[in-house]
Amino acid sequence: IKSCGNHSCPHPALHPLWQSPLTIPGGTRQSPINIQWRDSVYDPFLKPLKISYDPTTCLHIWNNGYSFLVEFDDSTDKSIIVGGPLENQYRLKQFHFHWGAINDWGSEHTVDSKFYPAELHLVHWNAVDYPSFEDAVMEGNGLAVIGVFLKLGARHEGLQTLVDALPAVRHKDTVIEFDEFDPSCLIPSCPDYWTYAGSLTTPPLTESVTWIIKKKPIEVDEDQLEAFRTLLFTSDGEEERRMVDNFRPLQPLMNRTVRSSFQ
Ligand SMILES: N/C(=N\S(N)(=O)=O)N1CCCC1
Ligand SMILES: [Zn+2]
Repeated sequence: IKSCGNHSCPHPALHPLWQSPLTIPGGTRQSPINIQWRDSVYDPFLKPLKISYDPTTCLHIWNNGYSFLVEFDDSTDKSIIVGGPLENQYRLKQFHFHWGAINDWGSEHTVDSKFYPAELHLVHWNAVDYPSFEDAVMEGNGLAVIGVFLKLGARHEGLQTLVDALPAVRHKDTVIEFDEFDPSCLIPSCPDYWTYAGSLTTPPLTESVTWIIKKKPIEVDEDQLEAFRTLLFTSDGEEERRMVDNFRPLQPLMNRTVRSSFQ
């Protein structure tokens, strides 16, 4: 963790703005966590993750006051993931990001205590066992979230489509139609991932998530990260607060093992 070396600039983990409680009483599988590479255990029985998204299920992009998210029509099994650590298939519901005010931090998970400047979450739910997303959110095997780290590098053409739409959702509770987007363009082709049992990182913080964290980051450029930072936590007409550092502090690993799909 990089200290800013300047006490008047507290580390975002101490940032008063982060509304959700720092810890959940009685929580034993909270997220995010630090992934200590050498403590992760290779599991040869883990399958490759199969991702099949239908771009026509893409509905809209909106600013919910925590992040910006792209939501999908999850009334059919058109956009699903299967395999990996999962017992059955899970339907894509939405994806969103977490990022920092500066490139030194921003991701929710860390790898060997290293922060990335941002992290993508693709949220899926178990429509085989549960009738709705809201029900699945309350169940131990209800959700599966793919985490992808973003690192500073080359411009990402697929992400640019999203970035171009951000000015239209600058304020909280603004939404625009967004269609024909296939989010698999945001997922690295390298099949390697870590997986562990965790939780949502924003309210309701329920312990319902099978996390699948891709080992390889995607590259985005400075302008694209800066575009994220032009968004606002606040609604139109309110005093502007820039949407940055929207990540939850690291949570204790407790009695959990992180498995890897690779040696
Ligand atoms: N916290 C969440 N996702 S995350 N950050 O844990 O992936 N969500 C809250 C409700 C829907 C998804
Ligand atoms: Zn998230």
